[in-house]
Amino acid sequence: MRSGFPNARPGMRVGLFGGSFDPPHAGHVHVSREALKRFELDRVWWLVSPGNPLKAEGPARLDRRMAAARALVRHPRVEVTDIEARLGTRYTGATLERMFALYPGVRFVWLMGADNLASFHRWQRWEWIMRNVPVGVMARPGQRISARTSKAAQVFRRHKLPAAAASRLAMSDPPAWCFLNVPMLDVSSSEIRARGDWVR
Ligand SMILES: Nc1ncnc2c1ncn2[C@@H]1O[C@H](COP(=O)(O)OP(=O)(O)OP(=O)(O)O)[C@@H](O)[C@H]1O
Ligand SMILES: O=C(O)c1ccc[n+]([C@@H]2O[C@H](COP(=O)([O-])O)[C@@H](O)[C@H]2O)c1
Repeated sequence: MRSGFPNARPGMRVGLFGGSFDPPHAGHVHVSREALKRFELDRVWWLVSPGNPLKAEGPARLDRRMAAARALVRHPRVEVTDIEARLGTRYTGATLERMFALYPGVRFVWLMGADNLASFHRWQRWEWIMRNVPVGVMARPGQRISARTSKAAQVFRRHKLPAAAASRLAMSDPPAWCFLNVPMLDVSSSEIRARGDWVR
C-alpha cells in the first residue's frame, strides 16, 4: 500500500468514519467502539476531512485535527487517517470510488451519526453511496426521530437491516443500512468550540 495509507487485507471488514473532527471528542471514540463491536468490524478508520463540503466555515488546520484525533483515540483497531487530503477528495462518493479501487476485496462500511442520516439526501451522489456501500448509523441525542423520518431512510426503507442483524451489515450487498440504538453521549464539536476549549 502507498505510504500514508493504512493497510487492509482482502476480506477485512473496515468501518470508514468520516468527519471534521474539529475537535475530536469522546462521542467519536464511543461510537467507534460501539461500531467495532456491534457491526463486528476488524478496523475503524477515522477519515479526517479536509473540510465538509456542506459546511460554510472551514475547520481548523488538518494537521492539528489529526494530532488531536491521534492523541484522543488510543485503540488498537482504530486508525486516524488523512486519506482524503492525500487523494484530493472531499465528497464521500469520490472518496469511496477511490477506496474501492485501492482496496479490492476489503468490506467497507460507511459509518455516521444519526444527524448525518437526517441530511444525507443533500450529499452529492447520496443514492449512489447507498447503493455501493453498506451504511451503519449510530444514534445521537436529539436526532433519532429526524434520522428515522429522513428522506434517505424513507427511500431505502426496504433495505434496512434490523439492529439484531447488525453483525451481518459488513457482509451484506448494498443497499443495506442499519440503525444502532447505542447508549448515547451528548457531546459535539460545536459545543466544545462554543465553550472556547478549541479555537480554530
Ligand atoms: N455524540 C455523538 N454521537 C453519535 N455520533 C456522533 C457524535 N458526535 C459526532 N458524531 C458523528 O461523528 C461524525 C463526525 O462528526 P463531526 O466531526 O462533525 O462532529 P460533530 O460533533 O458532529 O461536529 P459539529 O458539532 O461541529 O457538527 C458524524 O457522522 C457525526 O454524526
Ligand atoms: O459527499 C458529500 O456531499 C458530503 C456532504 C456532507 C458531509 N460529508 C461527509 O460526511 C462526514 C461527516 O462530516 P461532518 O462535518 O459532519 O463531520 C465527512 O466525511 C464529510 O466529508 C460528505
